[in-house]
Amino acid sequence: MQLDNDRFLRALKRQPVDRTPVWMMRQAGRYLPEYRESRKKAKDFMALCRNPELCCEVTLQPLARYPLDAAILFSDILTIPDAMGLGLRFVEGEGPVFDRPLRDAHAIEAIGVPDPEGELRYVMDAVRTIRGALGRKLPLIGFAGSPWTLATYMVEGAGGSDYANIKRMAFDTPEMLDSLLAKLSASVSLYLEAQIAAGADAAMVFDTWGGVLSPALYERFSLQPMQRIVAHLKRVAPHIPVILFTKNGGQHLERMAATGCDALGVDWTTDLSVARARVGRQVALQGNLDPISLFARPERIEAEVARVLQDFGHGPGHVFNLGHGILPQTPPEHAGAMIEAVRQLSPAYHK
Ligand SMILES: Cc1c2[nH]c(c1CCC(=O)O)Cc1[nH]c(c(CCC(=O)O)c1C)Cc1[nH]c(c(CCC(=O)O)c1C)Cc1[nH]c(c(C)c1CCC(=O)O)C2
Repeated sequence: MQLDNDRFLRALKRQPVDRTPVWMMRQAGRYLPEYRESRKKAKDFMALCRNPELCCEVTLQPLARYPLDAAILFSDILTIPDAMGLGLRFVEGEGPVFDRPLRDAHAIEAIGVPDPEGELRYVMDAVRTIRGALGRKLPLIGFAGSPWTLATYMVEGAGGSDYANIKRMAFDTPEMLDSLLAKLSASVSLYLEAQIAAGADAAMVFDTWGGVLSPALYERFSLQPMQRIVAHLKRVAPHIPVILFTKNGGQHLERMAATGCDALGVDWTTDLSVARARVGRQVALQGNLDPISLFARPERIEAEVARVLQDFGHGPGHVFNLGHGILPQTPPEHAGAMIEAVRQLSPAYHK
């Protein structure tokens, strides 16, 4: 589909653009009062995710406020483990909790690959509803968690841990973890393929916890499963750009780029100039303002935007973003100041 604003898709393919495209991870969320209002209409967070009309309403909220260059599906990475029957709950102040975490071979064997148009149809219905509402205006990003990140939640059962259960599985019974990750790779591959069929224009894999692994364990348990997803998507939807984001994954950028993905998400602990020197001939880069910088006063935010743009430097292949999700305490006007600064300052880098 030809889009009115295709800056984001062009930048992901490292094609020339008039200015740097910008969107924010978690752009639809708790920092927006209108989100908090919509959230009250649903019983809880998962009920919101299961309601395609409310998902669409919430997806469009940041686009009504700011001149963003992409929409992202409103959903969560934990829809897949939920569909696998682990009993997901979001506990106030504690984050996600699973009633039935996976701790043994028996539990892992019992896990199936969910049908994206079956148990997860509500997500595809949300994509179709949002696509219909967006029309040809803007690209829509589909997403999933990386197999390693999903496995972390599924084995630990709750956040705030030191990953002792899943890391012990990696050391003690690595074949067991391989078999769980194989099921998750297959599930994520089919899930993203279905989001693309339903109308997503790009796919992003969130590997939030890959950065807690040693390089050898990262290779086997985080990167290889993501590699299988990229290979699947490149086979079934070769024109759809794929973004891989390992939080704290700066040291793995070369190996991530070698998966054949189109772009890498970079957090603020790696400079974009350094990342570009290492992988810039193969992939685009997305990032990398520290979300906490949005707590500073607008003049400081503008200076930080200028620094990030200058650090990436001239030429195509940059998608401006935060280095991680926007925080709930962020003043919405400060997010606006960041987006405006990208619009004002970036054309100088595309002459
Ligand atoms: C680790 C992770 C999760 N979910 C996600 C990740 C990976 C992202 C990353 O690395 O930043 C991904 C995610 N979660 C959400 C989106 C929506 C799309 C977007 O606007 O970017 C995306 C892309 C909505 C959400 N997902 C969640 C919210 C807040 C829920 C609410 O309204 O209470 C939103 C807007 C809930 C969620 N879901 C998850 C957590 C840890 C939480 C917070 C729990 C809490 O603080 O109580 C799991």
